[in-house]
Amino acid sequence: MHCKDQISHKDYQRTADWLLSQTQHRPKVAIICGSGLGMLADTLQCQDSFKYSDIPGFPQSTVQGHAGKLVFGELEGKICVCMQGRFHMYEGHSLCKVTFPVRVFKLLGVETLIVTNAAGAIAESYHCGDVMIIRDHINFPGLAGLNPLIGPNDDKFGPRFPPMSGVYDKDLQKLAFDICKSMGVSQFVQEGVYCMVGGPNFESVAEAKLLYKLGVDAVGMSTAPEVLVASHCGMRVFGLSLITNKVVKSYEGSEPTNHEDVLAVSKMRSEMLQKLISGIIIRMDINNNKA
Ligand SMILES: O=P(O)(O)O[C@H]1O[C@H](CO)[C@@H](O)[C@H]1O
Ligand code: HPA
Repeated sequence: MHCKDQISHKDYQRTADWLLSQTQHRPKVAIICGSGLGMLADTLQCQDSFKYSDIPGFPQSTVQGHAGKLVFGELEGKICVCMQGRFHMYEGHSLCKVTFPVRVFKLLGVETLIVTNAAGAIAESYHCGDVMIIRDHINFPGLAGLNPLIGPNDDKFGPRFPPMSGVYDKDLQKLAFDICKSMGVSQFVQEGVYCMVGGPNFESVAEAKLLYKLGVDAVGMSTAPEVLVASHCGMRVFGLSLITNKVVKSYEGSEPTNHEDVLAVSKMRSEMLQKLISGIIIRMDINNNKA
């Protein structure tokens, strides 16, 4: 299926030019914050912040826990831009709208994308409050033909047939592990496969059992489209899932999942995630990375 919103290179450029005219910051790193994780932006110094509703061409956030602000700022000399709130397919946005900011970031000069999300645990060994470093993903909507790259390819961004093996940067994964170790939080850290489903409903028991059999470790309703588009245009990608709930895999006696619990766990772990992500951004140079 072709993306229902036609977005041209000029549209992305127009938004990028507007932002460049409104802030002196020239970010190399972009962070997309998951449900309840928007406080990551608070770490940035010398902030310039814009409501999505004031940015030409930007979609609007409608989900509780997604503030709808784009924050530019500095972290020990590293210039960043942070999305406090992302866009989801289940809100009714087309996938090119969901991923619109990523291409705008590319035109701003961003080289590294960090994505965070709230996700449900499929893996038996995961607990609420664990942090999963994303090693790979399964893009369920993509496998069924819902993909932001469908339609005429814009060669200025990337190739028609982009590879998706090795999309999550290994050096940044290792750096994240090292930082967790030095923070003394290794016991909460997992590494695994994130699966995107369409939402907005949480999984049925049979769906949860299916995901388990497929080797999924954590499930959510976001992230894969942004990662696809970032990788297509040559960005380095790092992703973290905060495990906010155990997905119900049994018909006997489990509490159903709800968004309020998701937000409560996000709040509980927000400080740790803030420290981890700022540590990654600050130490990128030490590891001879690009940003
Ligand atoms: O993926 P993020 O935006 O973190 O949010 C997750 O939390 C919401 C469900 O509680 C869904 O939007 C799901 O995708
Ligand atoms: O259990 C879940 N399923 C899908 N998306 C989610 N986002 C947070 N938790 C979940």
